[in-house]
Amino acid sequence: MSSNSGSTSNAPLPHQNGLFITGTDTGVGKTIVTAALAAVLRAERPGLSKEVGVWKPVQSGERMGAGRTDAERLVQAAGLTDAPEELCAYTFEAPLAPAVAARLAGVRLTIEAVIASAIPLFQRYGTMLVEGAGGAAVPLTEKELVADLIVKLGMPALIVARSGLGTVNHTLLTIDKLRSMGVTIAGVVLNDGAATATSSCDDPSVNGNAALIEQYSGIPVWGTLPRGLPEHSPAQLAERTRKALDLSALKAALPMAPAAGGADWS
Ligand SMILES: Nc1ncnc2c1ncn2[C@@H]1O[C@H](COP(=O)(O)OP(=O)(O)OP(=O)(O)O)[C@@H](O)[C@H]1O
Ligand SMILES: C[C@H](N)[C@@H](CCCCCC(=O)O)NC(=O)O
Ligand SMILES: [Mg+2]
Repeated sequence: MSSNSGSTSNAPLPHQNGLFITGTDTGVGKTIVTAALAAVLRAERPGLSKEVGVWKPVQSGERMGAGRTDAERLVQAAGLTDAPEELCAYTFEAPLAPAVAARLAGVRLTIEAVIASAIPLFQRYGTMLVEGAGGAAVPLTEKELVADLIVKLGMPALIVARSGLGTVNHTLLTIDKLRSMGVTIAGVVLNDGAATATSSCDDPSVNGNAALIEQYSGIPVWGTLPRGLPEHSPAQLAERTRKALDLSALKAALPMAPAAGGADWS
């Protein structure tokens, strides 16, 4: 899919740029990071706001309609015009791994069907940001993990991780798992606002975790997102993300085609 990954895609999707946002765990902030990156990319190219799309292959834990599913949050926080059902064709209410939530709902998920559900989105957009469910080794179907979907899509991965104590181990293990499967890793984003984050005032590790992850993995840490990010304003979310993260690696991972006026990344 992406020319930036070493993997060979065998997915029946149009060839294009893409980034798969995975994490060290559920609740680490993948949705807010995915929305934030989409908001940044779309703000950089306002004339081509349709160029960057978002896909959540399978979501679990909420019912569509009350604004709490990831697809609904992504639409609002990134300022998308798609219907949430277009962003995610598979929604299961049980707060469980997708494979288990689907089984409970009597649905037999296959990775081929999941990928096929994204064909309209991939035809509509030139660049896709894809948010996984939970961490990379979460069961997606009866046979495959989320990491198998990343491999099939052939996209580079971004790892979202907590900023506090414990994140070095979780992040290095996630990097090892993805590398062992041949996935190219574009970077790591640390998040100080993750649901189970410790207070950064009481946690001296937050000052050194990014450097440790870079030292032991060689993967760039783009920065640390602060807590309190807004999910209701794509413009504010984009501005605060630009201030917090070094987005040069994002731009390298997702080279944008020049706009009609000749403008490329600013
Ligand atoms: N930096 C932040 N600022 C404000 N709220 C945040 C931030 N990071 C995470 N949150 C909140 O923490 C909760 C968990 O984050 P989020 O839903 O993005 O995690 P996730 O990794 O996407 O989880 P899942 O595996 O369910 O997809 C959400 O309520 C989210 O709004
Ligand atoms: C229910 C959660 N919110 C999430 C699935 C997390 C599964 C975690 C399984 C595990 O690691 O043990 N669903 C989702 O991202 O749509
Ligand atoms: Mg999420």
